[in-house]
Amino acid sequence: MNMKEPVITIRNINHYYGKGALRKQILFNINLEVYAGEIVIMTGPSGSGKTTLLSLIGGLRSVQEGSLKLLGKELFAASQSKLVQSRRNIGYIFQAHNLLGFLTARQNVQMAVELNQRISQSQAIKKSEAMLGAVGLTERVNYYPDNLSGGQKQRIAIARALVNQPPLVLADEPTAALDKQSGRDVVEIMQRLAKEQGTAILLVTHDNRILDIADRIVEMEDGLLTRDAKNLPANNKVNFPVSDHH
Ligand SMILES: Nc1ncnc2c1ncn2[C@@H]1O[C@H](COP(=O)(O)OP(=O)(O)OP(=O)(O)O)[C@@H](O)[C@H]1O
Repeated sequence: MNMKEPVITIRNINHYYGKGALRKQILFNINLEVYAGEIVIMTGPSGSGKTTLLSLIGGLRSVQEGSLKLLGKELFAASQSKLVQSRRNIGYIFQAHNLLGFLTARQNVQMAVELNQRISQSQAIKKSEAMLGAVGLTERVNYYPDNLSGGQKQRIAIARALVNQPPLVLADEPTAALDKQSGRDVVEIMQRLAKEQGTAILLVTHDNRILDIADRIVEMEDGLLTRDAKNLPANNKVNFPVSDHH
């Protein structure tokens, strides 16, 4: 990949749900670029189309109109196997951590390593434990998710998403289920690891307490991207309007 080439390049994306008379346009002429190492936060009211856009970028849904390139590879009209391939470049973090309850913290992370890489089991274990260490869970590697707090579970999810050093992480409301302090810890860990690994992060959130970790903030409204702006440091920031209706 050309270093200057964005991780995500979106041109004139439209998207529709439903068929015939029920067909409804959800996304309107979306254009967006996200570069390596950049943290982009997407905000906007409920139903404005954020999750739909995230699922297109994640290769979880087919692109209907327009161009969407991930690492220079076109996803429009891509085959299912191309989409699956493309997903290997992405770490996913969801609102609910989606950990497997019958696996320990280490096994949850290890599974992601073994699905993605041909390495020996002992190396996979080492790698998983190192990653759990990086999110502050060295003492908890052998715990089951049920015995951990919400913030700790979300930190395992971060370790799992980042353990293969993907060029892109997609996060959908990662702090929604967390209290203020755990939410803060979780995004700061994401921010630190992203900067260390050069990972781009696209994070959808309603949580206006975490906006400051973004390099850029984009806003979605009624299926349109209505704002795409550099996030200024706190001391010369104009008040950014954030919808809190969810
Ligand atoms: N599978 C689907 N079939 C039909 N309509 C859908 C489908 N998924 C979402 N929609 C509709 O598309 C619109 C956009 O939904 P989307 O989930 O992308 O919004 P969102 O901004 O992520 O909302 P939220 O913040 O509540 O998660 C909504 O009006 C929703 O009802």
